[in-house]
Amino acid sequence: MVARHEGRVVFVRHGIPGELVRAQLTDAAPEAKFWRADVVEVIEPSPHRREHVWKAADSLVAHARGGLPVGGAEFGHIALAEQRRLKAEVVREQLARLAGVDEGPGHDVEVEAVSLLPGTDDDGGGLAWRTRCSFAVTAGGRLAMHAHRSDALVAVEHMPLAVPEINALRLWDLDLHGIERIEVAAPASGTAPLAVFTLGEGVAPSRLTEVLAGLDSAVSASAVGPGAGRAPLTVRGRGSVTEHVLGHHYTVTGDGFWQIHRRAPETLVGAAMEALDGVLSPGSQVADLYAGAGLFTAPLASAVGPSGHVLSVEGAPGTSRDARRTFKRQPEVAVVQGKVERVLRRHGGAGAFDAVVLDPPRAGAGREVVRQLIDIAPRAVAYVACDPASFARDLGWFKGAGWRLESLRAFDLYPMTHHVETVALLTAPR
Ligand SMILES: C[S@@+](CC[C@H](N)C(=O)[O-])C[C@H]1O[C@@H](n2cnc3c(N)ncnc32)[C@H](O)[C@@H]1O
Repeated sequence: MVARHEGRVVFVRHGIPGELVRAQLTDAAPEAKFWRADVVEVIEPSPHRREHVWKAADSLVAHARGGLPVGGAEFGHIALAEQRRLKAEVVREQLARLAGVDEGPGHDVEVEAVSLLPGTDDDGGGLAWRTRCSFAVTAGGRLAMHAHRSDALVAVEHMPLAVPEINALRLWDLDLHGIERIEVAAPASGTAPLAVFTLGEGVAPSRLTEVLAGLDSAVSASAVGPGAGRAPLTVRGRGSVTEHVLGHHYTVTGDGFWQIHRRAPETLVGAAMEALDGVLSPGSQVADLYAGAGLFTAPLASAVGPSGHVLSVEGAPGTSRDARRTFKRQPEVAVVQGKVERVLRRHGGAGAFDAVVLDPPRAGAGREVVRQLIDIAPRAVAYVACDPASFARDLGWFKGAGWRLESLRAFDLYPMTHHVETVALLTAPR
């Protein structure tokens, strides 16, 4: 939320537009262009205010106790329908301001709820959707998470945004001395999770054996860190999980990228493939840029068939290795590890692709990649974005070169947070 104080913009977390609140500055360097603050008291509440879904993330409770709320659920005090309305407003505003979209697709966007199970409309009230969680450990060896933009650690127990399989591990019951971080991946299929433990400086991998004694034996475990090497070392069970999406199977190692919401993979694949329907056909040449473990690569390969070709480009070596494993028996797929902008210089001459799936991180694709795609001139780009501002900026550049925004959908794949995911179809000028 945005407030102004003596002409300076103050970004205020844990408020709701229209409320009168008392806020405490959390980031307020005298010369800074803007400050940050947390709501610590609500004087005139919004009708959309509700009891926070997670006490550890409740700013009012945390500040009353002299502490900070954990990050990751900064919309947990807002009724779910209002969260979605606010996110739609943000998407519309960014598109208007940064891409000049003031009618048609994007302008009339609604943020769609995503159910927890296919074929139902039960969205779990915005809870129980995270299949990936990242935890820290307090100096006292307890499970913790970070406060927003802070080194401060807050001990946590039950994490209501996580799928039940993660909470069932009861990591908060473990003595975690010697461990620095834990990344947990719980496959959406409900099969046993994988936990990756980062060991502290000078801690022997044998310390993990003691920790694992308190963890369900079905759970796989890997170790990283000074005592265990940089690539995860499998200590128990498997070093990867298998994800199933619309008939495709993917291998994902514990530290590899995978979409977080349990139904994000099929939701995004469904929307991107629907957008590209009519553009893809057997024999098409396509690119999956910022491909991760190949979520979109697999359905693209099915659509273009053995006579077509999919270039799947991912920067992170471990995640790209996951993709290479998944597609090793598909000659129509080329998995290339490297920065998109560099790979396109080698593989992306004019007309190189009929269609592209573009799914960059929050910073967006950026000017260089957009310029390269404008030169390559595929018929269509399905742009999957997790940040409406960087997407709108990139869209502005495409539009400046005569491209059109044909469709845009937005999905609530991060309930209880301000994040929103969009899938847009852009087409090149003819
Ligand atoms: C939003 S994720 C999407 C991954 C995948 N499409 C999926 O949905 O599972 C963005 C991915 O881009 C990768 N990445 C970030 N910057 C990159 C760059 N400059 N070149 C190539 N990959 C990059 C990240 O490692 C990450 O896997």
